[in-house]
Amino acid sequence: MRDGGARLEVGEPGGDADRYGDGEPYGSESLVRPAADEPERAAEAALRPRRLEEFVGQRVVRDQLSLVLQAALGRGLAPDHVLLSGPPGLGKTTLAMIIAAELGASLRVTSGPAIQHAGDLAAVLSSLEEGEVLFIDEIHRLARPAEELLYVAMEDFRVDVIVGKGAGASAIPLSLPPFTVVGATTRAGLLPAPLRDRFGFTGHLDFYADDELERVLVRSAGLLGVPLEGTAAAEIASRSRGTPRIANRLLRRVRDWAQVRGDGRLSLAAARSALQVYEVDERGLDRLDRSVLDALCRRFGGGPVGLTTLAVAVGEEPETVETVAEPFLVREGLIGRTSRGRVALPPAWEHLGLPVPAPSDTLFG
Ligand SMILES: Nc1ncnc2c1ncn2[C@@H]1O[C@H](COP(=O)(O)OP(=O)(O)OP(=O)(O)O)[C@@H](O)[C@H]1O
Repeated sequence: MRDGGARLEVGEPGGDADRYGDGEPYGSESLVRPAADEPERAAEAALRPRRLEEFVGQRVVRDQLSLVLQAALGRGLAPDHVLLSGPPGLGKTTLAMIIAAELGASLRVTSGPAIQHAGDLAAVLSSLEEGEVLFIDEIHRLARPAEELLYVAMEDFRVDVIVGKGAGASAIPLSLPPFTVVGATTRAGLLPAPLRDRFGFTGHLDFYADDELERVLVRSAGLLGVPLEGTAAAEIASRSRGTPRIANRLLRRVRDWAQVRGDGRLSLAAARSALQVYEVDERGLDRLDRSVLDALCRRFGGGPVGLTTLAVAVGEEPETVETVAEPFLVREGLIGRTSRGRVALPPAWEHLGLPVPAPSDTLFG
């Protein structure tokens, strides 16, 4: 097999500033969103674990994946297709790169929004070499015709190339060498069953515990060559919303603060001062989270309110509110999702320093 280096084909995941094709680039002011610009992506890439043994946490998925990969290597065949699901920043892209590295295969990278037409995907598939890993980020955003082409390619290692137009068009089957698709999605529920069923292994990544994030931070501080004190690592971890991407990002901001306003040491005091500057509170909520809570409580009396209305109220895309802010707010017990919309739960009012309304005034009672 080849060198294991990543080869980029149809754009890096996150390579387009407008990641979701909705005309709304992720704001660079937020510390919790996917990397929006080149320096940020480069900073992230520098901290990525390269091998499974360096990948912190997610013990169950790591063990299962390790079996899948070892078995495939033992048989000398490409492993089953792998689907990785979970909120942003938990390591799906990192795992895709690790899968290729562990297999000694090269990696092709694309994403659902980057594939506008089935023909785009056919071109990528027909250029795959034996054993390559094709990473499709945001696979739930593939257009329907591309999805259908992908089922067949994944199952039968074949693409049908359409020649001609209209009544005279004919499909010429083109067989493909064995390869492995690694799909990543923040919304596994949106994947149509036929596509989901083509994946032989599905790993769901969960939020990380604070002690796991501390390990991520210690590793990253080592790579960055900065002196991170244990108490500061614990403080940053506790504000990182269970997400390594956020932990690494906060670490870099604390490093900036320590360099410019401190004595270079990443102490507890430096961590607290830096995170105050960046408006990340003790619970790890940032400005977007607090706007969502604020809108829910102050403007909509605690809800229920629909996602779209809530998103308009905070000046964001519904998808951003749903995938970036909500999973954490729900997990923290600050908001709830009901069939009639989002509701603020008592801790949300408390967090904003507002009196908790009597149960009869809201729907959460
Ligand atoms: N288990 C882990 N151990 C150490 N670092 C990690 C781990 N998981 C993620 N990271 C770090 O977090 C950052 C974000 O990870 P990654 O890009 O893989 O997330 P993702 O789930 O693909 O996010 P998205 O869905 O937004 O693409 C990377 O820089 C990586 O270094």
